[in-house]
Amino acid sequence: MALKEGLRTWKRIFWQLILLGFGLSGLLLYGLPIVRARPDVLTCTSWGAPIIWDGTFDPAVAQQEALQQNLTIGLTVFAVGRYLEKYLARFLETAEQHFMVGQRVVYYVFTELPAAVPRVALGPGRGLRVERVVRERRWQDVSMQRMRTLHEALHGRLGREAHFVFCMDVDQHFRSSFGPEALAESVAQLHAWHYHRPRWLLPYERDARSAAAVAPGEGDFYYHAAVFGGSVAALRGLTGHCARALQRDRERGLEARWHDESHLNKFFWLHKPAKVLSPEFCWSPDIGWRAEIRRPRLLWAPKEYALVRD
Ligand SMILES: CC(=O)N[C@H]1[C@@H](OP(=O)(O)OP(=O)(O)OC[C@H]2O[C@@H](n3ccc(=O)[nH]c3=O)[C@H](O)[C@@H]2O)O[C@H](CO)[C@H](O)[C@@H]1O
Ligand SMILES: [Mn+2]
Repeated sequence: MALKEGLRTWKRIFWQLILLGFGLSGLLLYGLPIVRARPDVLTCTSWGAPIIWDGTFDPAVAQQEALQQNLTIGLTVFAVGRYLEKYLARFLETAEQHFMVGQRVVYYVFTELPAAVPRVALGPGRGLRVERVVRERRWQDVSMQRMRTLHEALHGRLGREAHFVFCMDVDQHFRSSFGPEALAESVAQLHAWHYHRPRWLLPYERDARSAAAVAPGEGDFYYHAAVFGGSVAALRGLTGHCARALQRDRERGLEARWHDESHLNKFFWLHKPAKVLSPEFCWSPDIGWRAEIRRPRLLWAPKEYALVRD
């Protein structure tokens, strides 16, 4: 009899513990603010800027926050020469699916052939403007000239109609959501091939004569010029700095190792970005699988230089 009684008590305690376990985990999941963290990666720079990884933000909160500010977000892209037919349609089509969905967006396409810009069906609140540029002879000059052209555009219509702007390469496409979590006063993109390398191995311009020179022991990260962004005011500063530095080098017969990207890296060393995007935001599939890359947002196109570069 006593044995039966004891067994029943134990059974009751057992079920109470199970219920308590469920209750506590329910409370943790729903009752308390969800703590999202990525203990596997660096999520903050030494100057206190967030490094945005999947799982460190709530997309719905970022979306709400941006909607309240009634923003217009610019996205600039250059498609000069064969880069237009090869990449532009996919870049724009996938941007329609993934870039700042739900926000007001204005694309700025810079090309020497406005008539060849593909007609992409745009969602509500999204517009596209085409700006004519002259075609530079060398691909390096096309790439570098972007800084001067962007600087002028930011002092023109683009600067008047947008609050924040992202400037991107065209040889990539969106794979998943690239939303307002990426917005900040100035935004830099960690380079997918270099984010885990020690500082002395980063491919900064080392020639001290160049305006892009980064001395040994200097530099925070190596940033990718395929994605950068920020407020109109901050980007006026960035593009103006880089355009002047590129001009200074040209006058001295110098060309930095990675062209405009070298100057961008020098700029971000001198003026720290307010937000840094993890390599998930602009990933190269050639690198292969990495545990910390959960959800790539932009994917590099395979490099087909022989096809697109003269
Ligand atoms: C891994 C790698 O190699 N990275 C470098 C390489 O990037 P990329 O190989 O990604 O450069 P890229 O060929 O994509 O050129 C940059 C961008 O300029 C535009 N564009 C360029 C040339 C052209 O004829 N037409 C045109 O529209 C286009 O938007 C393109 O995406 O070169 C860049 C420009 O120097 C940077 O230095 C990068 O660090
Ligand atoms: Mn590129």
